[in-house]
Amino acid sequence: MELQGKVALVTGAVQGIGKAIAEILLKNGAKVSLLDINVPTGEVTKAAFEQIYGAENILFLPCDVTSENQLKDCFCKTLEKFQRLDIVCNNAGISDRENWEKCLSVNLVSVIKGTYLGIQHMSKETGGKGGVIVNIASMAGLIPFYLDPVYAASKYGVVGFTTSLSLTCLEKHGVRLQVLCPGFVDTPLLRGLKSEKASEQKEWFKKMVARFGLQTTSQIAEGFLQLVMDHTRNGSLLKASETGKLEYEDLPALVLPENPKST
Ligand SMILES: NC(=O)C1=CN([C@@H]2O[C@H](COP(=O)(O)OP(=O)(O)OC[C@H]3O[C@@H](n4cnc5c(N)ncnc54)[C@H](O)[C@@H]3O)[C@@H](O)[C@H]2O)C=CC1
Ligand SMILES: CCCCC/C=C\C=C\C(=O)C/C=C\C/C=C\CCCC(=O)O
Repeated sequence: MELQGKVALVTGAVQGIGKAIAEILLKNGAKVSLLDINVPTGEVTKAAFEQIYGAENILFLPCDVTSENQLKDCFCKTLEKFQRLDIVCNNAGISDRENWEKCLSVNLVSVIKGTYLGIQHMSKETGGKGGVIVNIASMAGLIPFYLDPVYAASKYGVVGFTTSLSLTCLEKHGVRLQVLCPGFVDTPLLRGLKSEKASEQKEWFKKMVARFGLQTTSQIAEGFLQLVMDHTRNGSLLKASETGKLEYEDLPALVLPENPKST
């Protein structure tokens, strides 16, 4: 997929992994809608991006992805400003062990809603041009994660939802669905955890980081770009490997009914 002139919507886009993804899209000539609940940081990121990539290519939309109305409204505003939509990245995510339902709501329910909205607006069945959706999961969606079982459940959910829907979505809507599973990435999310935790957990983190490596946001953004650009791939899962690089996980080939009816 050539990115020049394409339009992308990224959630959780004003810091960390989402910001790096937004930036790699802008660098490659796309226009980007940045959705985020954090308005002060959003204003700073927006201003910085505008200086480099031009205000006409950027839209910052304050948005709590757990509000279906706000999320819907952001898709509409993106289409109003840029007149098209080609790429969606459902990236916003949190860890919140005190409020596990919020964790599921942000990390899984909103990703599902963002995926359906992306399909709705890009579907060839309803006059769209097709496109690609990349959902951000985690290695904690592939390997049991004792520190936060609900976080892991949300990420296993993102992997299961995205790969399952990808089996029918491309043929029906012309929309590819991909999933990216980073390991440990140096972002405010991880830095907060490392600084707060008791020494036993710090030790565990150290061991796990030694095993999975500490990735940079730019490495994750490169992986994201690969998933977007390679139009031969659909339903791919790109994950952190023990070499520190990203690698594709081959999922078992599944047999589909002849005329799959699900969306
Ligand atoms: N940092 C890491 O080690 C890893 C992170 N991930 C995943 O990558 C994604 C991004 O994480 P990071 O960049 O590390 O986190 P981060 O905390 O640095 O950035 C997350 C962004 O999402 C936004 N956000 C949070 N709740 C939101 C809501 N309700 N509505 C809209 N925006 C909201 C935040 O304001 C923030 O800008 C998450 O889904 C996370 O689970 C996956 C694997 C590893
Ligand atoms: C042994 C398996 C490790 C697999 C997971 C590898 C990396 C995953 C990183 C993330 O997704 C983000 C990192 C941490 C945030 C999630 C939860 C930690 C909660 C810790 C706590 O509150 O005590």
